[in-house]
Amino acid sequence: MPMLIDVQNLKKSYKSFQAVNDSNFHVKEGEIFGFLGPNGAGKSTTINILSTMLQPTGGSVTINGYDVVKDQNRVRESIGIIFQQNTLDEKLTAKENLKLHCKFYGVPRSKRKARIREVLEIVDLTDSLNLLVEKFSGGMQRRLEIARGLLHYPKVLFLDEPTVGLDPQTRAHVWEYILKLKEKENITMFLTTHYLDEAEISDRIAIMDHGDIIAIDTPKSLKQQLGGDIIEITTTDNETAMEEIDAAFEVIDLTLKDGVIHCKVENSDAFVSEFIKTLQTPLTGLDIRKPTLNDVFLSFTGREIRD
Ligand SMILES: Nc1ncnc2c1ncn2[C@@H]1O[C@H](COP(=O)(O)OP(=O)(O)OP(=O)(O)O)[C@@H](O)[C@H]1O
Repeated sequence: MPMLIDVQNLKKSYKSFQAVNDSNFHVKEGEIFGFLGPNGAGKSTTINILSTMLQPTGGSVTINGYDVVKDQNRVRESIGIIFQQNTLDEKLTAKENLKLHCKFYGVPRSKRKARIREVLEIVDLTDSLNLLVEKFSGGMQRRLEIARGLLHYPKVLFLDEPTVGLDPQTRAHVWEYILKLKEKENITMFLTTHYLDEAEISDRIAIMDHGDIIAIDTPKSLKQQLGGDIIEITTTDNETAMEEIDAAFEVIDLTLKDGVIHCKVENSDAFVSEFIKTLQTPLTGLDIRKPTLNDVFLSFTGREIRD
């Protein structure tokens, strides 16, 4: 499978501050690559370099085989970017917005009409061609942005928080279209999001912190690496219950958060049957779950993604 993004020993410093240390990763054709990290980790810096908006101070990056420093125009032709904030002109219709983008990207005049029809079909907005964007719902605007990002047939689509600010139903809808794109058009996607449930969609995830890539793998393997099961326990006296657990059981991790004891154990079946028999403090609730991406993120960075 060809490599669409190849990042080698990437470095970026702002004066004496090293924002990206020595990053290495690659993204294969057709992959959805999730790029996560706490605030200030160096994500925007990396994305800005990958999309030719910022010059690196060291290392090399190629997109679709083109160097982001030496071949900027070729790189720009190869990528589409869906920004967090709305960048559509609300006073124009969908068609006018798309036409403007065609001009901007040098889509030949003779091909514009067909391309516009094609991308609007992908995001189910064919009927809204002549509607003013200010009349669009939030979800429709996002979909139009995605359509616009596809007009010049990019090989890689950068999605920077594509569903931020949307209600859950609209978020789900936007994701349907993004997945459709992956299936039908085989577009490679580079995704940043603060919604870890959305990051699950990624084929692979990289976690960046303090300018370093600290983990990179499939969501499943990242969760498996954490190992164990998480038992969430509530009792009438959590402090005492924690002391009891600590004294009587081999646990991997034991924390109290928001009135719930989080107990990580190797094997929940063995633990729970023994735990229920042994605990003196009255139990009010017990829930067993597998590690989530939230747990992965917390374990690697020591922080919640929204801190
Ligand atoms: N132009 C700049 N000059 C100096 N420092 C900068 C500049 N841009 C970013 N930084 C610093 O580099 C580090 C990485 O910033 P960056 O914006 O890449 O992080 P991020 O992971 O995108 O964070 P967020 O999720 O908050 O957007 C931060 O400590 C930031 O303060």
